[in-house]
Amino acid sequence: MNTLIIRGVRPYGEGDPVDVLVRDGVIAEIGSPESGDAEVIDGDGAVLLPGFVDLHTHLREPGREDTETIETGSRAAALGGYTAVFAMANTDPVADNAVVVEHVARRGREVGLVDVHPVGAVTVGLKGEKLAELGTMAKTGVRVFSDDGHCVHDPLIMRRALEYSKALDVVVAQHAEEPRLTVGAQAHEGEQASRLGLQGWPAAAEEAIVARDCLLAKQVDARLHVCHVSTAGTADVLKWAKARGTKVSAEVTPHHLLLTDERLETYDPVNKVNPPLRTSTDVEALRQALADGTIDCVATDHAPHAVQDKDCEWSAARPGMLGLQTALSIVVETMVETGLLDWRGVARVMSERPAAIAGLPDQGRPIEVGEPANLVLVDPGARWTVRGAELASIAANTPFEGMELPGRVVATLLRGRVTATGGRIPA
Ligand SMILES: NC(=O)N[C@@H](CC(=O)O)C(=O)O
Ligand SMILES: [Zn+2]
Ligand SMILES: [Zn+2]
Repeated sequence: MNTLIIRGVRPYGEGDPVDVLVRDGVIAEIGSPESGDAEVIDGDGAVLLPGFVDLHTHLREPGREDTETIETGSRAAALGGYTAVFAMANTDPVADNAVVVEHVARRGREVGLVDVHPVGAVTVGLKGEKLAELGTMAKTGVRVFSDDGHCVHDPLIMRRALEYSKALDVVVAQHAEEPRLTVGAQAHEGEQASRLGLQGWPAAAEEAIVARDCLLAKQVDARLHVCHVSTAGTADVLKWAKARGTKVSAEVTPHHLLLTDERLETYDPVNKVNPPLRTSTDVEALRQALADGTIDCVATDHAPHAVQDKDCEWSAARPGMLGLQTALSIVVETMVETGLLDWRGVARVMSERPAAIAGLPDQGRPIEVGEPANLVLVDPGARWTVRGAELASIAANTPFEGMELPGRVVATLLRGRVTATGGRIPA
């Protein structure tokens, strides 16, 4: 029998510190259990939360193992407090068939640091032309389908995908970007883009697709998930759609909760991302929408890129930024320290809601006796300085380089096994 005791932690940051006994991967006792010969983790008053679940991670394997592998991405995830991640399908080859998704799942299990759930592509080769074999992939256990990186822009194909997803009891996650409105787009369409001479990416290109997809999802009574919401207008559309009973959920990234297009001043492509960084009005609306549940959860859109794809002129650089190891701290900075969320709220947006959206039965569970010990310990008082080179990812493209951020992951447990502690992966 494998037992472990976490001493002096505060579940959801509430009440006096308690000890938590974990036996065989399950929470066995909460209070002041006998430790016996159990392995001890000193909680030191840390906040205890359910392990985080990321609905939107790019692990780059297969195809771009020079920037991230399932192993290095899993390490970053564990260090960031995650116990489950969804690996996006825009790999090379694309995860649009059972062979690729099964490879990703198997490799994730071999590494064993975080539950790696492959996302299946909606269309063959992410081309938006022909539906992929959703049923075959669903049979292997795929729960989420997405062409992320590309929008499923053809309304008929999107409608068919939603119909199939309903029959298969899976969810389609849409990268909402009307392609005709974003030809050559480089930055949020607005004053800053004009000043810098960058082609604009209008808010309406996102909002129009979200509105359309909400209408389609309502019509066919399917679930829809909206990736990386970036505008105040999208939050309005979601509020309207939810009020009329649409089964829609949505995520926001940490970077869209903190950064604005003012960062583009330097033309440093580390700030280039899709959808682009928007305005402070959008940032404020996204924070409010996350706090009031209009936006369900935080997802990282962790997007590693090689130096040569980032340290180049703006228009040639690839969009995307790292996120797994900084997500919690950005949420603490933007949502907890501003009083918009308490720790229960953090558990909701980083663990419970994403687990429910993806239909994971053993993640995002309450911290109670008999529940699986997928847990994260957070030191709310700690501050640390982000250094891309020190992150576990192979790539180092963090926009938070040099920033001092609040909140640190002290330890992560996956089914009672320590997958990260003190900023390290146990040997
Ligand atoms: N977010 C990004 O800017 N890039 C993502 C694709 C995506 O999420 O659309 C990537 O794969 O690099
Ligand atoms: Zn995307
Ligand atoms: Zn993405």
